[in-house]
Amino acid sequence: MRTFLRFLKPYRGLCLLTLLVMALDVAGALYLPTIVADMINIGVAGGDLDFILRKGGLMLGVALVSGGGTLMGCFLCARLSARIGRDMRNALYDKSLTFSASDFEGFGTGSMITRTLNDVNVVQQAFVWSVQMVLPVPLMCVIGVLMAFSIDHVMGLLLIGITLVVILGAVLVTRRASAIFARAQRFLDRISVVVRENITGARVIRAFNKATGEAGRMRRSFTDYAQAAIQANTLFFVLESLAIFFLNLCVVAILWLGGNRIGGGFMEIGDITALTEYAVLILFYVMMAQMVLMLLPRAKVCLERIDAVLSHRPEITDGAGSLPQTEGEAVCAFQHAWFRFADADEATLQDLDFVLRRGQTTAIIGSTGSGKSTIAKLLLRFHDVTQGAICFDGADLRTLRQEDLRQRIAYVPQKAWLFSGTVAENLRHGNPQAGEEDLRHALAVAQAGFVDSLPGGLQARVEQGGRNFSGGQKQRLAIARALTKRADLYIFDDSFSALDFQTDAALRRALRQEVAGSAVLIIAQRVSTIAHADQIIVLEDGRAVGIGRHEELLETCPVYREIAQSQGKGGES
Ligand SMILES: Nc1ncnc2c1ncn2[C@@H]1O[C@H](COP(=O)(O)OP(=O)(O)OP(=O)(O)O)[C@@H](O)[C@H]1O
Repeated sequence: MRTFLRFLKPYRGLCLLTLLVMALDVAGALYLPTIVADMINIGVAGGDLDFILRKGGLMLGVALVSGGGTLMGCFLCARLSARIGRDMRNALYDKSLTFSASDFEGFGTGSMITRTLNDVNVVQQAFVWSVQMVLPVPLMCVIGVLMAFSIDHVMGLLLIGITLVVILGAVLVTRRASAIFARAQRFLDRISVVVRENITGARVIRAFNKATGEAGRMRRSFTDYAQAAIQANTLFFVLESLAIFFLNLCVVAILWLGGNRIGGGFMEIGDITALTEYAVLILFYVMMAQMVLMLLPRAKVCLERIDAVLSHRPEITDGAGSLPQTEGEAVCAFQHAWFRFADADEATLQDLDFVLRRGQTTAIIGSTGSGKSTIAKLLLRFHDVTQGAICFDGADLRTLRQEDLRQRIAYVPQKAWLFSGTVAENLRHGNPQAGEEDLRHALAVAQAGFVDSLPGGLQARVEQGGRNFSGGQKQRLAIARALTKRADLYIFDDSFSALDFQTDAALRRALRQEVAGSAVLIIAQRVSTIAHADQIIVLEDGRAVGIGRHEELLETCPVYREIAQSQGKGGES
């Protein structure tokens, strides 16, 4: 609840106005039966047409004010809820930007999407309904019962009895509903994961003839959710029938007891109309509130899930240190760095100790799963080392602001990811200030001349994820994007793998001049890509089993020799 109040706080004024307008609505609804009672008791009984017309005019006025209150209340409430929803989504998104990869894994990407879209929606809906249907209930009950007492104390007691029974029923049903909705929410999360997996991996599923098995898995998760939804709807249906039955029972009780009280001379005939109206109004509001209260546990679960994200302490937190620009030779240094994933038993990287120097190219080679990409992630501070340190310009990464650090690094990820938009927009992710000439230059260095032949050139459309480009084209665009940025360290994580040998060689030649004043880290699988590097680090099971130049390593490092030989480089393959 504290989370919700935090989002409500900026709109205190709007909240107050909404409550006042809602109170107007309730007051009008309760005043109308009193006017009707007067019309019957005085106007009809005394044959006073003038009185009836005057009261009729008053009724019209009250109905208009009350109706206006209802309309205004709905409008203000919708406005308030839309703003709160927007703020919550922004907060969730901002928070997600501070998450490391393992923070994300902790929540799950599917669940993060459900939390940002569906959960916020549920909270918004619950808020609107609560303000419109739950908040007026205490006012309606108290004023309604007081009005009934002012007519006749026995009828007042009857109304109290009815109200208490209905409230008790509401509490019991809400408890039961809470468990069902919590379960439904878990199933919805599961659906989101399964659907996501199946849609993104549709081609793989078909290629492996797994469609039937996957369809079964999808069907099971849909069925689980449907069953929980049916259970919840059954509860609604039973409750609604019982509510209407009980409402009619109450009207009968009022007419029967009211008839006796009129017979006894304690009340007048018009009063029974007012009492019936009070009872119907109270019951209607309590029952509507009950329906809403049944949805509240679901909203509570959603709010807790939103809160879990917002209050999650990211694995990586900003240090306070600034990162002044130096032209020192050692851009980055691994100092006996170790790293273990939170859910792994063994360290993925062990005792790495090397320096990335300005003007030099360092390459990392090793078998798949040896920890190459993890090194890049540590440099970008997507994770923190578990032992030892990594320094940038002499400062421990953990003492720096992440934004400052990443400002100084240009990174080409292993999986070239492009955003929907134009080619130019994608390239400017590297440097928003880059002019058209800069972009063309970056494309030329990245050997991405194909952009010129695209319709629109730099303004050519890029679909989500860059799906309208081939793997090699995406890689070249991702490289060009990194090159639009002036950085002290360029990281290419397996970025040349989808390029043919000729393009690979041409790109490396062009790159050498382009990034001459920076440190370059190339992660690669092909020896030909890295053979000319100033320093090659051979990685095996997270350990550096060899550091040196190509020729040295061929002599001294059996693992490197084996890799080279298997690729037909530097030995008899
Ligand atoms: N989020 C994670 N949680 C636990 N273990 C992980 C995680 N990410 C990677 N690993 C493990 O860490 C090891 C190193 O992974 P990494 O991606 O760095 O390897 P790599 O050498 O880049 O492989 P490739 O050449 O196939 O890209 C692997 O054994 C992998 O299973």
